[in-house]
Amino acid sequence: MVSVAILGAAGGIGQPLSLLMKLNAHVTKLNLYDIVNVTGVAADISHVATNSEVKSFLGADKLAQAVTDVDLVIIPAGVPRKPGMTRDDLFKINAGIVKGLVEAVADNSPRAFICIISNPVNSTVPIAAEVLKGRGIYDPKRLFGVTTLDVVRASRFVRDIRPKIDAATLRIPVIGGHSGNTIVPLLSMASTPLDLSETEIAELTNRIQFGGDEVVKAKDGAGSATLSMAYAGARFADSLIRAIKGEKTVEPTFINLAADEAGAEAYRKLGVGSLEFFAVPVELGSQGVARIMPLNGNVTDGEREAVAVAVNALDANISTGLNFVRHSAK
Ligand SMILES: NC(=O)c1ccc[n+]([C@@H]2O[C@H](COP(=O)([O-])OP(=O)(O)OC[C@H]3O[C@@H](n4cnc5c(N)ncnc54)[C@H](O)[C@@H]3O)[C@@H](O)[C@H]2O)c1
Ligand SMILES: O=C(O)C[C@H](O)C(=O)O
Repeated sequence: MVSVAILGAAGGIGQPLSLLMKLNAHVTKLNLYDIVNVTGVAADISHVATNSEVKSFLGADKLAQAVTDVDLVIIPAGVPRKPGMTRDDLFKINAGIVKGLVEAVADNSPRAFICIISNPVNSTVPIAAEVLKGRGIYDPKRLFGVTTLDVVRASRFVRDIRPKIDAATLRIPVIGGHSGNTIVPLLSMASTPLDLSETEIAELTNRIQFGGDEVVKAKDGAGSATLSMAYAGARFADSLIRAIKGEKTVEPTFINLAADEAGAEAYRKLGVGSLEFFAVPVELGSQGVARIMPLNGNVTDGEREAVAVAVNALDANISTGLNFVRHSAK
């Protein structure tokens, strides 16, 4: 029995993500919330022949109900990029949206696991943390920035140059954050040794870091990744749900490293230093973060340099998020 709320369910990500969560056999209740169009989306999805109950919640006055008695909240609400924009350009609008939604979750389902998709993830996750801290209910083990799309892209892009690789099972840890050079794929630690040349590593790393731009450019003003993101979001949610149910699953995700300081140590030594939030491979368990997975081997000099670049940018992104809540609280 797992109750899930999706906030922003009528959007480009929200609709296919809602459908995929309707197909998840562990989900018993699916609350779909948006400020527009969600009534039709929920009616449509509710006809899919699985056992979960779908309910729609339209408009701000239904938000509290939508997030009452839920185990897991997934947040893809907010504006997407257009060509020429960075994810940080979305902060102005999405920061307030995420803050308001997490406040409602905190007040109505304080123990819910929260998965943030809304960009810029590097700042919206710190916003969520600060809101939860303000309510005195922050548990770093239960808040996740969804960076699974970077992991999905890494596997798929490797297959583009190594056609014998199975993209569905190849796992490449992607650490850091979720924008440009804060995304650090550890190609040297792929689940299958890849034997890549220096040029291939440089090209793949760049493609994984800027994969989002490929979609923004191709959509030409109509938004950013939605379908691959729904797939990635559903994959992360499924891993978390299976973990809640007692299985051990592993996913890289952007978390507060305080969730497992002992496990974070290896990453701190790698150059992450005292940074509060960072994407790391996490073993998920019934209480959320069970442990941060160790580095599986020695990182290369190039990967270490990429971490240093990511840490600088992340430091600023994290402060922007934390300060947004601290200043708006005054
Ligand atoms: N984490 C990732 O890897 C990743 C990947 C792709 C997109 N994104 C981000 O996800 C977000 C959504 O993208 P999209 O393509 O689905 O956008 P979209 O515009 O298609 O959908 C967003 C939805 O959010 C809703 N919304 C806006 N304000 C709301 C509020 N206060 N409460 C509830 N719902 C609200 C809108 O009505 C809309 O239905 C963007 O910020 C985008 O950058 C993140
Ligand atoms: O690129 C974007 O703005 C959306 C998302 O973060 C992505 O990586 O596709």
